[in-house]
Amino acid sequence: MMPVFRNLAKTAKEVLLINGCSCQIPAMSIRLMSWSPRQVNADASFHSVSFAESDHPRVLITGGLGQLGVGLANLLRKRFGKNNIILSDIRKPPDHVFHSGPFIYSDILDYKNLREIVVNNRITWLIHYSALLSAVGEANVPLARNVNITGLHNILDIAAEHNLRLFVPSTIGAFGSTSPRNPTPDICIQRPRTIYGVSKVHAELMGEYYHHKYGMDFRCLRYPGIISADTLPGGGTTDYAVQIFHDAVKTGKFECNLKPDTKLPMMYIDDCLRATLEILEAPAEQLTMRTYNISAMSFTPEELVAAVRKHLSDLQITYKVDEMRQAIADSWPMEFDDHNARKDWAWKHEYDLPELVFTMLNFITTDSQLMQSN
Ligand SMILES: NC(=O)c1ccc[n+]([C@@H]2O[C@H](COP(=O)([O-])OP(=O)(O)OC[C@H]3O[C@@H](n4cnc5c(N)ncnc54)[C@H](O)[C@@H]3O)[C@@H](O)[C@H]2O)c1
Ligand SMILES: C[C@@H](O)[C@H](N)C(=O)O
Repeated sequence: MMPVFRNLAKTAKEVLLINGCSCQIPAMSIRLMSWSPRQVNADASFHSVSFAESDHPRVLITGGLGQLGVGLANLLRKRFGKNNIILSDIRKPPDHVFHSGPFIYSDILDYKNLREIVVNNRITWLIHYSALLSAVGEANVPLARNVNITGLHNILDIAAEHNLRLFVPSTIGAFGSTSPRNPTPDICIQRPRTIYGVSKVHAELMGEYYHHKYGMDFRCLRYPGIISADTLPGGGTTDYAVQIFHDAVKTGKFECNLKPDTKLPMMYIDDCLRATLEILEAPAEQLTMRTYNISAMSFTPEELVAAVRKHLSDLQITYKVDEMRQAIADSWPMEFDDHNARKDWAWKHEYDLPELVFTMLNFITTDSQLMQSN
């Protein structure tokens, strides 16, 4: 019998005994009980990894058409097989994504739809990428609250109900101006003033709560600003550090929306996705925490410009500060302390600033040359 139901059976039996009834609880009646984690019993205990050790996980990625999801699906498909990784979103996938492996419509605000997907596809791991990022979140707080908080509740309930291993990314944006910023440790005061940050602190705490109370296998990494060449960011404060490469190659000019000395933690996408796979595969006994900072580099716009100019010396920069993004950036970590990730599960970044700049320019230049020759 599954652990949840075993506990419910135990509790039901205890209730009946308290009421003076010593009759046996038939297993069938318990299995048929309509159970929802929304009414979870305090004794309930969840255990992850319902697949045999030799089997591959069956993975659902929500919000998979954003900056990070397609790359993660590609990485996981190489590791676990194409058909074991299902990408989902509420948007229409481009042809190359649709033809690269399973894709399904999934709105995280629709609990029944989520449950149907998890059941029909025998999902064992859930990677929850759907979110509104920091800048778009501030522009539409009700939607951000709905997607980032109500949506997360659906995800937690689905993961609990079906014993899933659950990965939810957090962010440097989960800290605020009262957090230590240089460096920011894993455990410190977290009082963000964006709906994005508030929803991510909520996700960290709810996931950890479900882990400690029910044994849910919740895993979480706080990502820095992620930089990728083939996918565009979805409306965050760190977006400038992606856009600069495209503009530098295509026009030789870039208008930056943050002040030249705004220092933020950043990471190349390959490191971010590898870290995600590594934490997902880490043996549970190695994890002394359930939410880890991960770090690779920190830089300011002027430092990034200097690194790009080593390859494109004519790059012209102007600054037109976006007050909202600047205020957010000024409250975020400058350096991220990730020593716990390095100690517990041997996290190690591969890309520093020169390597990042070389890789991004190489990718975008080759890409635009290919486009021109076609
Ligand atoms: N990209 C970064 O720099 C960064 C940094 C830190 C953390 N993260 C986190 O990583 C995750 C993925 O980030 P990303 O950059 O790919 O985000 P993104 O904004 O590019 O993509 C988010 C996706 O969520 C989808 N979505 C929105 N509402 C939905 C709904 N109701 N149901 C299902 N899907 C919905 C969108 O269609 C979009 O494709 C997010 O949780 C984000 O907070 C990203
Ligand atoms: C940092 C991260 O969470 C995202 N790129 C943002 O700026 O909102």
